[in-house]
Amino acid sequence: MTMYQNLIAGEWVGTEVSKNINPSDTNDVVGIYAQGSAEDAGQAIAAAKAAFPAWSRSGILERHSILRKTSDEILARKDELGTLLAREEGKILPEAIGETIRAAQIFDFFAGETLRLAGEVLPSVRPNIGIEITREPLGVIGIITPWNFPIAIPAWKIAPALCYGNTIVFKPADLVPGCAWAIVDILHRAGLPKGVLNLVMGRGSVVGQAILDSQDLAGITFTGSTGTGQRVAASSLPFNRKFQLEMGGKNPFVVLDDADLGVAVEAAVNSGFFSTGQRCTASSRIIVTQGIHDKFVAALTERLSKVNVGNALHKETHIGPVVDEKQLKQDTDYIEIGKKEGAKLAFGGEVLKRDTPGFFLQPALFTEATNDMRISREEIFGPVASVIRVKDYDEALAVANDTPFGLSAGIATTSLKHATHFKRTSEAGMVMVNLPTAGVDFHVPFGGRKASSFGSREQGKYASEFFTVVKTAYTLA
Ligand SMILES: NC(=O)C1=CN([C@@H]2O[C@H](COP(=O)(O)OP(=O)(O)OC[C@H]3O[C@@H](n4cnc5c(N)ncnc54)[C@H](OP(=O)(O)O)[C@@H]3O)[C@@H](O)[C@H]2O)C=CC1
Ligand SMILES: O=C(O)CCC(=O)C(=O)O
Repeated sequence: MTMYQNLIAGEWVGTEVSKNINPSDTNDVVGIYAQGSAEDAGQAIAAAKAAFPAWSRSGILERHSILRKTSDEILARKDELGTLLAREEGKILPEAIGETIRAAQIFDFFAGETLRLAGEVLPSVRPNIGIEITREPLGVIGIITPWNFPIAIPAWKIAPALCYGNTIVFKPADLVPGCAWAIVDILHRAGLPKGVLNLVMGRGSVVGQAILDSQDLAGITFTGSTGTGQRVAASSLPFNRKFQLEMGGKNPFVVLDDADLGVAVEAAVNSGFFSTGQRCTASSRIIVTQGIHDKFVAALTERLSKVNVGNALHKETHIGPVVDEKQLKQDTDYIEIGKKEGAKLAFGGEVLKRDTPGFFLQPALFTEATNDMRISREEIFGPVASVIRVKDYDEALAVANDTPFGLSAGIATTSLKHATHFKRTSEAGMVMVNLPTAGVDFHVPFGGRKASSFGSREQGKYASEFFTVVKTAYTLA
């Protein structure tokens, strides 16, 4: 079997390896990937530092061409890369191909942004002085990504970092090195100079920690758990290092009495259970007003009974496996916690057997949940959601906002008044009306409030906030 190595200073290196296992079929080895060490991370950082002066001054056409070529190749290989993604992460094939297309679109967007770099020229308040405001690249960026979006999240961090002239040390999640390796290989062949993008696959406690401990990074952009995010923050402060964190969610989806039932049920199923609930934008708190509550629960349960859980590559599958055994245990532990807390398990929650050995879990729906239960306050990150019954819109809004997190929030309603009020008063970074809480566009800002996010927004032109630093220059005429 081919061994996929790390890319350090333009060379493929590495001898320590680990197996990438398919969660739909644990007999299927997706590939053999290098396991980097702390020394590898150090060499990668040194290579990125050495490459920074030239890359930060590189021409915008060179950057544009590399990002465009990368987008074109990802798009041309969308079925192959989507299949790799589905095999290593367990997302069903249409979702995996969709995520691959999204990665291509992100590279295309930032290829365009290279040609739109601009500054400002302002008069001074003093006579005969001109002022120029420009954005400069930050330096070496550490990119640490999670397993749940193995191609889109690396794309939305790598593409802007390169677009704005930074160099990179990239550590993908250990569970999903395949897509990470593939996009680094594409970028390398597209013509990136040596050392501009370095890939160090390996464990978070080893490679990730070495990145956190380095004084040579100008910034770290991270997506993953709250605990690791806090380590990124704590490690950055002593070095005065910029950091950007995208962490958990406990996103509310409100269903009002006047909602279109079909729209509400489809959005709730998508938000709570598609992608196996493994999205930080997933909704695991479905807050339903009393007039529609029973009808909604009956329709949602009926809809869930038609959902097929199985191998991510099979055509008839709607929901693939949980990513690994550890995450499956976390999900089933929370199902037990929910039962003990007094919520009613209205549907599912069984670990399922399929014709291949994998981590299959039937979607679990709790009813009679309250917002103070642990299943309503802590991120589960699996196909587990709870219905919380409320009196009216005002109570729904209060419950929706009563959470330590603030990533996304949704509402199903036909009332313009309530939709408008919810958009204005929701304490979330992204608000959806009659749409699932998950599934976002690639060209607009992504991020949340409270414990969900820290720092400036990712994606779209807002990404320049993190990946650049502003300079104000005064010239005597
Ligand atoms: N908001 C989101 O998008 C995500 C949230 N989560 C939440 O986090 C929980 C745990 O998932 P998990 O994958 O373990 O999340 P982590 O936060 O542990 O992993 C995210 C990334 O950080 C790396 N990492 C881990 N430890 C360190 C460290 N000490 N220093 C630097 N980097 C480190 C990981 O490496 P490695 O993979 O090698 O451990 C991975 O690349 C999930 O159950 C879910 O609740 C998880 C993924 C995404
Ligand atoms: O909802 C989406 O499409 C993006 C979700 C995401 O980025 C995440 O779960 O990390």
